[in-house]
Amino acid sequence: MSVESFDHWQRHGRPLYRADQVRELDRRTIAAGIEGFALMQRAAAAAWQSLKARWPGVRSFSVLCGGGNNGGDGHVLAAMAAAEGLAVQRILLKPRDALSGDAGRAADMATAAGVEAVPWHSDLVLEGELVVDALLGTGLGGEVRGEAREAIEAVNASGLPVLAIDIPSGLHADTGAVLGVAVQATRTVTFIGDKLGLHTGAAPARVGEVDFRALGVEAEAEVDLVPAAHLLDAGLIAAWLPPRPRDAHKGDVGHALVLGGAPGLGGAALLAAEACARLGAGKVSLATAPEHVTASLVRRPEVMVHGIRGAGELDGLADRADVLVVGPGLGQGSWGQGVLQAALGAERPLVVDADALNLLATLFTGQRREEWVLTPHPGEAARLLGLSPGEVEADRPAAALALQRRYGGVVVLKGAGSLVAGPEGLAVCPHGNPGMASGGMGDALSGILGALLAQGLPLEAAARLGVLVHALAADMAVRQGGERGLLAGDLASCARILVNPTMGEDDAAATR
Ligand SMILES: NC(=O)C1=CN([C@@H]2O[C@H](COP(=O)(O)OP(=O)(O)OC[C@H]3O[C@@H](n4cnc5c(N)ncnc54)[C@H](OP(=O)(O)O)[C@@H]3O)[C@@H](O)[C@H]2O)[C@@H](O)CC1
Ligand SMILES: [K+]
Repeated sequence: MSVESFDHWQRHGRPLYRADQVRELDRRTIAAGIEGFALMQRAAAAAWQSLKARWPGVRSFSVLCGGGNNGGDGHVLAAMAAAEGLAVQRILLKPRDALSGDAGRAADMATAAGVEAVPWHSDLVLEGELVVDALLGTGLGGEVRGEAREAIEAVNASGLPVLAIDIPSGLHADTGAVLGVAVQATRTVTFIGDKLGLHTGAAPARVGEVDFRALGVEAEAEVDLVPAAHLLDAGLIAAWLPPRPRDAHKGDVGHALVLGGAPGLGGAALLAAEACARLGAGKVSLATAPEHVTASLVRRPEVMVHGIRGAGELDGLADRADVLVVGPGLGQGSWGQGVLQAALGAERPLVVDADALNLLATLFTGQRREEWVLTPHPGEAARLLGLSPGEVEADRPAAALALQRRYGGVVVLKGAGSLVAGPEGLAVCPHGNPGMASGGMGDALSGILGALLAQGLPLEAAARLGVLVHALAADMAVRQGGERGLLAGDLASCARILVNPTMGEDDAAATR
């Protein structure tokens, strides 16, 4: 990897493509002189290596082959495994004479290697220690039909580990949505271009480990396609957060003001303020309802807490801050409405979350600005777009991009495979875990984003980095104590370790 591409990787992460773009890469590669069947053999060889790396010592497996080139990969893999003495049960969704082109040639190769073929039928028992899913790849069109559906259900019912070829069958390669039914994979080996649909929506729960194999195509096809997205990479942290100069002053690293905690809703704003302080903002202020002041000061004396009965008591606070975080515990009543109005009037970058988003969808409609980060979960995103949450989840990348087009700035669409949409395009977070399905996680994220903006990161970099650090912090906290019972308040100390990447492991352990 050249220095230039290493730098690109660190800043942007691995490129992700849609199915049509991967087909274009295939086409260019073939046009450049690598035959389609040679590419299929590379894919199968990579899959076979992946299988052996994940399941060393395996002696037998079944492979389900669909009627297209995804099935073709399966036939060639079966031939390779048989040549090394494995017992392979090769199951055909379509008879040999219905196969054409490379898929037909691949099926003949497996037959010539002595791998028997059995036609799919619903009483078939899948044999061997694991299943290879070569039913449907990037050629899937629409809801899964007919026997493919039955076969996918049989794979999932088998209880065997599954290696999915290119993409778990039934998963949409662009959106990560399940088209009726999808294979539950243990590992997915994916070729030529990593796919956006392997990393968001239902995908994180379906794909298992993703093993990306470029098959040497990147260089050969001279990739100049604009990727559909980039996968957020932990290298971003060191790239954007170098060690501070020895003479740093708190005035250099920003002042964030958290606006939230309407009467009766104190915790969320405090969680945001705490995360903001832990992520390195020089100063953190919290403007909250007076009833929350004492508790906030007891918990976090470093935060400057201001009790306000309404926006009229903000008293120039917003003007003294570099960035405002508005929404955690805001409520949608008169307190929250007044505070949001004041925030929208401030000429400061904003992080907008929770009830502030609901108010944007109802009372404060038509707002658009470039200097804000909106952080909706799918329900809030649906309200902001006038869609149902199901419609948002059916195509999360499209929803994130639509929100960014409509509202400007940068949009973080939360949920498994969080997406960041901004002027630079889409980024996807491959980290995080189900322990994050608990109250307050979004508040911690908004505080993290506020801290990064306060420290002077550009809006989109702050959003990408904040989402990454939030998810990695949750993963670190889970390694310490498990998923169930993970609290939003557990994230801040882990996130602190992550944003000090020069800290040695020993130092990090000592702080736990
Ligand atoms: N040279 C290359 O390009 C390389 C490609 N490579 C590999 O090829 C894969 C792409 O292959 P592809 O384009 O042939 O499509 P593929 O995923 O096999 O699907 C087509 C089959 O699915 C079926 N089917 C479709 N929709 C359906 C539905 N809703 N419900 C049910 N069935 C449905 C469709 O049936 P039909 O509609 O024809 O009846 C047909 O049988 C790619 O993912 C990678 O693995 C690698 O080898 C590297 C080189
Ligand atoms: K597949």
